[in-house]
Amino acid sequence: MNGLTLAGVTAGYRHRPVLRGLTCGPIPSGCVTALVGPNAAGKSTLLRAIAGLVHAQGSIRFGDRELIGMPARERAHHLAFMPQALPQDTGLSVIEALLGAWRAMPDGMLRGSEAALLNRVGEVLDRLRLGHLGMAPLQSLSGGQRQMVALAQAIIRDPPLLLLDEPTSALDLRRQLEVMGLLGELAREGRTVIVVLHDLSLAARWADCLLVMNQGAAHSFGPSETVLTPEMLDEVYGVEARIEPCSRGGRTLLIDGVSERAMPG
Ligand SMILES: Nc1ncnc2c1ncn2[C@@H]1O[C@H](COP(=O)(O)OP(=O)(O)OP(=O)(O)O)[C@@H](O)[C@H]1O
Repeated sequence: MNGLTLAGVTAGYRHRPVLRGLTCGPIPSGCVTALVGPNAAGKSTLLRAIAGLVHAQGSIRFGDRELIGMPARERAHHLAFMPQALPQDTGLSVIEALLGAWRAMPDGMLRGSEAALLNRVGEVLDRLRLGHLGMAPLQSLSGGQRQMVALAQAIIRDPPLLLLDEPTSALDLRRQLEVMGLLGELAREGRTVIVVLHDLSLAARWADCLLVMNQGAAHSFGPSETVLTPEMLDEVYGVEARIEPCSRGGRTLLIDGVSERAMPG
């Protein structure tokens, strides 16, 4: 079982503890888990802690392996992390940026011929409907197109654990649906997919599980139907909302307004 289990995880930055003994899981493989919560709740910090980009204590187990203390080279076999920041303006083409993402990985992962590698790049570009942009310089792309390239960079190595920080924030409506559909497919193929989302309607419609974070801790975790409730939205976000069925199954969120609850600044 390739689920992810977090036990007593603390992490943060110099002089600023963010995660305070966070415990959650197992976050199952084969599912899309949306990581949600207010600004500064610690969502990105949690993904960075799992990815080994900030120092963490406690236990982060993926399957039967402990990730804390695992050398970066070995950890790269297990996971890929897509940060919020979009790929920098460089003269690289989209194809070169994808090859670069692959080549930045530890030597042991550079298996296969150049032709096989280019084949894999083509496969990922097609899966993301980016084939027509392969030769385009990154700097000529729109924000949404660049976000799609960042997603392609994350999935190209096909690791079993995908950590994606707001991968739909710059995308148009159709692209958002396509990306969430793709994440669902990647999960059904056996991967563990954890995706930070601010759009709770998208989370309600597409995520199998929700992990709600608040002030550096796990507020709630479980199937989206049980976790996404008007009570949680009031308590964590300070909004009054209703959750309604949507036309093709799943549920969507209707926000009525801010609630009377006083929220921390
Ligand atoms: N590099 C950093 N150095 C110092 N503090 C940081 C750094 N990155 C984030 N923080 C702080 O850590 C806390 C949690 O930030 P984080 O980015 O994890 O929250 P988040 O839930 O992802 O927020 P958002 O929804 O706004 O993206 C915030 O108080 C933030 O100011």
